[in-house]
Amino acid sequence: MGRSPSPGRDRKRSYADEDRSERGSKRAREDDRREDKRDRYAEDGRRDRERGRSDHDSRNKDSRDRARDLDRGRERDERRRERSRSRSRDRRRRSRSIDRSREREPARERERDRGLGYADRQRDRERRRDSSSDRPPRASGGSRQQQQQQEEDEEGEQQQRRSSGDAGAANGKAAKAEPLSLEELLKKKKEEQELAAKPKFLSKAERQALALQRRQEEAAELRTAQDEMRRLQAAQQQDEMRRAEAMRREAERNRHRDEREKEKELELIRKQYLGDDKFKKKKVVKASEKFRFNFDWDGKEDTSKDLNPLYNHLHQANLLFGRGMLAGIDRREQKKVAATVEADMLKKLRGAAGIVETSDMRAAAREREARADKYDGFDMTTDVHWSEKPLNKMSERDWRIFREDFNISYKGNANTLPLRNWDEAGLPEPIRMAVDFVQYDKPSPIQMASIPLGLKQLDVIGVAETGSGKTAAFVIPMLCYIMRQPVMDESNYAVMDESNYADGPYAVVLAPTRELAQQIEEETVKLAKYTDFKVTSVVGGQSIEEQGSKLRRGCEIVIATPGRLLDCIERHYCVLNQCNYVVLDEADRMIDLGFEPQVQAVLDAMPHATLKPEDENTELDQKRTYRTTYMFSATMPPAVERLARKYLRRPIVVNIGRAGMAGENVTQRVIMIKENEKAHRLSSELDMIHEKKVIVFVNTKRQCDNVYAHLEDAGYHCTVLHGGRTQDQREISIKGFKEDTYNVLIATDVAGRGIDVPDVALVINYDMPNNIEAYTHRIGRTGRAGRKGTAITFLTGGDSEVFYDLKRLLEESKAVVPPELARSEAAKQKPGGVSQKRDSIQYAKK
Ligand SMILES: Nc1ncnc2c1ncn2[C@@H]1O[C@H](COP(=O)(O)OP(=O)(O)OP(=O)(O)O)[C@@H](O)[C@H]1O
Repeated sequence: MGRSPSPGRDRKRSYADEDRSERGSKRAREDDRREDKRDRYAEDGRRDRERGRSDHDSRNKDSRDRARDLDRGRERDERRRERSRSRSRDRRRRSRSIDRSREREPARERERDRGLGYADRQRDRERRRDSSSDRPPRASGGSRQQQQQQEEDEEGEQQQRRSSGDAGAANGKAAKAEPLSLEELLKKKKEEQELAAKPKFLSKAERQALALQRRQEEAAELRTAQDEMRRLQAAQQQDEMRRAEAMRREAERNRHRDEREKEKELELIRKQYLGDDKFKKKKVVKASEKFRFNFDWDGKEDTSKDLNPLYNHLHQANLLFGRGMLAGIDRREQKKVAATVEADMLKKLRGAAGIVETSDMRAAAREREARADKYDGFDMTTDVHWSEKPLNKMSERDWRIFREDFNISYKGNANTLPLRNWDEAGLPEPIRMAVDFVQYDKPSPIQMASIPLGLKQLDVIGVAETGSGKTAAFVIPMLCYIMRQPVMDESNYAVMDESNYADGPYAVVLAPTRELAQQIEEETVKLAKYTDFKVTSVVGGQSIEEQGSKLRRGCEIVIATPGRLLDCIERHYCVLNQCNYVVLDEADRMIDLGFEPQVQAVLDAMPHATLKPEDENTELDQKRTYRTTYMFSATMPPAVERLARKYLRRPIVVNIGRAGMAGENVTQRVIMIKENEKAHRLSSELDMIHEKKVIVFVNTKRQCDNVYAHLEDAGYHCTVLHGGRTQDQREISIKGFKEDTYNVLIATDVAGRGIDVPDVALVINYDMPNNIEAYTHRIGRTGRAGRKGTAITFLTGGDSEVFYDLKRLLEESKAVVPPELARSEAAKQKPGGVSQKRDSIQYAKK
């Protein structure tokens, strides 16, 4: 089907001409050329189609459609580019007109900045034109715009027709769509590439955006490069460290290998010269060596000259040999032989001469022999026993033997020698006289050990068995200390007026019970017999006002129970401003009874300036007065000892024998019994002892009264002592017992400690106390001051908590352990021991 130039195209041409004339630019020509080209293509396509390529068309219908779409897109792009090129040309042209450009340039710049350039506006215009082509033409014509609109409409109709023709061909009814040949496609592609290669115009904002984007990309690249660099450096560093570590390990291994090789080499040399010790017997440590007893003194202590001259000059030639005799000659043997020979000879001569041996002659011969013995023995006995040596000849070894003889041991820095006898004690005359008066011929071991320490103002913890004279051990140095103080009169003691209190006593003794305090008072009074010291006891159960007035009248020594003394201090009956000597008798009991706060308060009331320096190495100035604290007991559990150290400065612990041991003079008997058999057994034991003094200990006040009632009924002379009785009743009881008004004292532990009644023959523990310390103290009421005594204990199955300790104590004292006790499980394991704890473990149910 032929196709003539359409009126639309003519109209278009005229529009292009008008446009050209209107703009006066090349753009119009370019547009025309482009239009012509497009028309030519369309014309060619139509001709080809007319040449009957219908088969091929139907086959390539899809590709043609796509190619057409591509064409249209490309045409649109080309048109856009052309428009932008013409716009730039226009701008250049406009720039030549200065006036116009001056007026328009800022606005245009603004538009360009907003991204609304001419091209955009043109694009908008075209869009509007496209949309208006759908609308019907306006009725009123004549204007150029209307004409242009009409032309466009016609062109649109033509195109519509073309496309409907294509669609008809597809349906096999209308003309077929014209496809693009391969050459055309290639040509178009080439044109596109050329177009793309041409430089593009960019607005300022776009350039800025691009520059910004490029800058950001560069910065990101730089960062990535830096990160990469850092990562590489770190990896490199790690590599280097690993390499260094490997080298170090290698060097170490080499060194070890060298050492091992050297060692092996040495070993080989050793074996070569000394033989192989591969089969050397392993040294077996004998049990006796393993558990060897360690003496608590050091071998270096023995600095004495050895008695045996053999060991005095080890490096010199020694002529002693053959039974240790000088040059091997036994003088005694020689003398014996010589004496026998001489006696035989004399006998023969006398017999021959007819002389009869008289008694004088026999006595003279014996004396001669003794003298000879002494002379001969002199060589062998180069030393004498310490007891025969004067003090200045005592060697360290003698002192050691002396300490061993009396079972004295010290803990702490005790560079003080013990006391051998009263004469060497250097006691002031009045006290020495008092010691003679009380007939203490020799000091007891605890006195030997602790009196010299007290005289040197050292703090002492003294532990010695019951009845061993501990009271005198602290009273004697106390009296010596007071003798060094100024004489006490109103100026330094008594109250001058209500507001002026003097400085109080020089020494204070604290005891746990009233009876004990009073007993210490008695002992002190005896030993202070030849001094004018005043002794006051301050105990509960008596009028505090009376005691207060006694205190105000003045006394050098106060013996008190802690609670009552604290009361007196708080009521200002007493001050302790010059008290520098303090004794805590039965210290463990006081702590047990909970008197610790009171004891602490009393100590706090004493001057602190006189406390010894804590540093052990600081020498004490013997001219100064220091506070001396003594603590005494027969038992000192470790916990109490630790606590006791709080009150004492640099104390020296003196132990006589083993702490907590029963007195050696007490025979212990333990009887396993049932509760209901006790009363009967008590009567029979008392019957056997006749009228001798007996103390029966029970655990409770009620039991005390029960036993008392039972014995009273049975006709015994008995009395009671327990905390439930008044002070007067207690004093009457103890006095009556001491003075033989009663021979049986039934008591609780109030009388368990310290009470000294010299001739108690028997102690009966009607109830076993619930701790072993109380047992030791109770049985210590007999067998005192060197006398013998017996302690009988009624033991029941209910006392199992002390079975273990009791069994051990009986074994250590070499007393008989009843078979029931020995066999008992409770006696094999200390309460709270490992196996018992294991039994008490509670296992979870699941
Ligand atoms: N050196 C001595 N020579 C002889 N008898 C002494 C000597 N020292 C003390 N005594 C006497 O020994 C008895 C017991 O003394 P003391 O009461 O001081 O003993 P204790 O060790 O304090 O006993 P406890 O531990 O029971 O309190 C007293 O009658 C006392 O007079």
